[in-house]
Parts: sequence; C-alpha cells; structure tokens
Amino acid sequence: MAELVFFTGTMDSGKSTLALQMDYNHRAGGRRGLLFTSRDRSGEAVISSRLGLRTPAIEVAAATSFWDEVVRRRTHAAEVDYLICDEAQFYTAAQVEELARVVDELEVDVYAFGIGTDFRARLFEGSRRLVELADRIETLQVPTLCWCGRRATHNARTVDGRLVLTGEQVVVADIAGRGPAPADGADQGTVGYETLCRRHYMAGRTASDANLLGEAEQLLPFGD
Ligand SMILES: Nc1ncnc2c1ncn2[C@@H]1O[C@H](COP(=O)(O)OP(=O)(O)O)[C@@H](O)[C@H]1O
Ligand SMILES: Cc1cn([C@H]2C[C@H](O)[C@@H](COP(=O)(O)O)O2)c(=O)[nH]c1=O
Repeated sequence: MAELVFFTGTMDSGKSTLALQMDYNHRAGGRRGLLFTSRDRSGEAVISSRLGLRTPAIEVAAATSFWDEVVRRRTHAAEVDYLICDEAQFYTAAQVEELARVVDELEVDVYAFGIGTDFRARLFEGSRRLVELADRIETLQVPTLCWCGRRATHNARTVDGRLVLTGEQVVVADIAGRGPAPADGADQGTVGYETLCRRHYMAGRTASDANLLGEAEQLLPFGD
C-alpha cells in the first residue's frame, strides 16, 4: 500500500540529504521516481544538500499539478513508483491534497520533506496540510542545536544576527553566515536564519546576542 510520509525538522537538520538518500536507495532497488522542489536556496531547480549532493528536480510552482505530472508520464508508458517532494512547506494546501490523492488513487508513494514552522513559529500552509493528511510524520533524527546546547526546535530569522518577527513569510536564505545573503535583504542588513531552542526563541536571544552579552560582561568595570 502506498503512503504519504512527511519528514520534518528544523532548517539544516538533514532533510534534503535524506530526500536524496531515499531517492538513491529506491532507484537502486529498481523503482522509478520523480523529484520535486520549490525555491531551493541555490536558486536552481535542484534538491541541494549542505553535504554537497545536488540532483535536478522539477520546480513546483503555484500551477503545478502533481496528479497531471504523474498521469502524463504514465500515459507515455513511463512508470512512476514514488515522488520525492522537497521544500514541501512552500506547497499549497491544494497541492498537498493532490499528493494524498496520488497516493490513494495512483498507488504512488510520496515522501515529503520540509520545515514545519516559519520564523514566527506559525505552521506553513503546506506543512499544516501534511500534518493533517500524512500517513506518518517522521522527525529528523540528528538534532540541530541552539547556541546554548539544547536541541533546536525553532527557525529564527535574523537581520545582522538579531531576531526579527516582521516581514514576508517566505524569504529564501541560508543559516546566518552560510551562503550569500538574499538580494531582498541587501539594503536592510543581512538576512539569515538560526535554529534555537524554544526558550531562546521566545526570549529572542540569538547567538550574537549571547556573544554581545558575553563581551559586555567581560568589559564590566569590576571593583568600581
Ligand atoms: N561538513 C559537514 N560534515 C558533516 N556533516 C555535515 C557537513 N555539512 C553539513 N552537514 C550535515 O548536513 C546537515 C544539513 O543537511 P541538509 O540536507 O542541507 O539540511 P536541510 O535540508 O534539513 O536544511 C547538517 O545538519 C549536518 O548534519
Ligand atoms: C523559517 C523560514 C524559512 N524560510 C526559507 C529559508 C530556506 O530557504 C527554506 C528552508 O530551507 P532548508 O532546506 O530547510 O534549510 O525556507 C522562509 O522562507 N521563511 C521562514 O520563515
């Protein structure tokens, strides 16, 4: 029986790596699949892992129909056994519903990968629908860590290292300090992301706040 599985974790938790490993193993087992992504950080239609792997993928746009993509290939006698769907947080609820239909009516396995929540700790539309519809939800095994050493559970957006809570929901960028700053953040400071534990996310304390405080404490005029 085909299934819809949602693999989720914070940014940088290994989702794209796992997506490419799943594809590799299924392909090696003689199955045929299609790879999809949406707004990959590289700016290209690829699934890219920070471990250096990258594989071309079909870019998911607002008009993309997963049903049509599978049916068109099957009409031309091409088998499709599974779909790998990266950056699934960016898919619409209707697209996720279509993925569920592809599983149930076409018997195609769908493996979806994405972050759950945005920089305001609100579920993305695609992730919400996946949580609601998936047969299984798997949390990535290797935890990312907050600067304090606790497991990171939240994706904070930073501008010049400071946590921000205003802005567009979608701003494609990397963990702060990795990769080029996105063009739309160029004139307002450098936009990046940082994974934090809930305690430090709620307190709005990023690694650079902690460093600044550390430096400030070292400069305190003890003895005065
Ligand atoms: N140089 C490295 N050596 C070992 N592991 C690395 C290295 N660079 C990245 N990684 C691993 O890759 C993970 C990020 O993988 P990636 O698939 O890009 O994440 P995601 O898609 O969830 O954002 C990191 O959490 C880390 O475990
Ligand atoms: C939290 C958050 C993230 N994004 C973007 C930033 C990255 O381009 C992707 C996540 O990529 P990853 O492979 O999981 O590292 O999502 C965003 O647009 N808005 C947000 O709030």
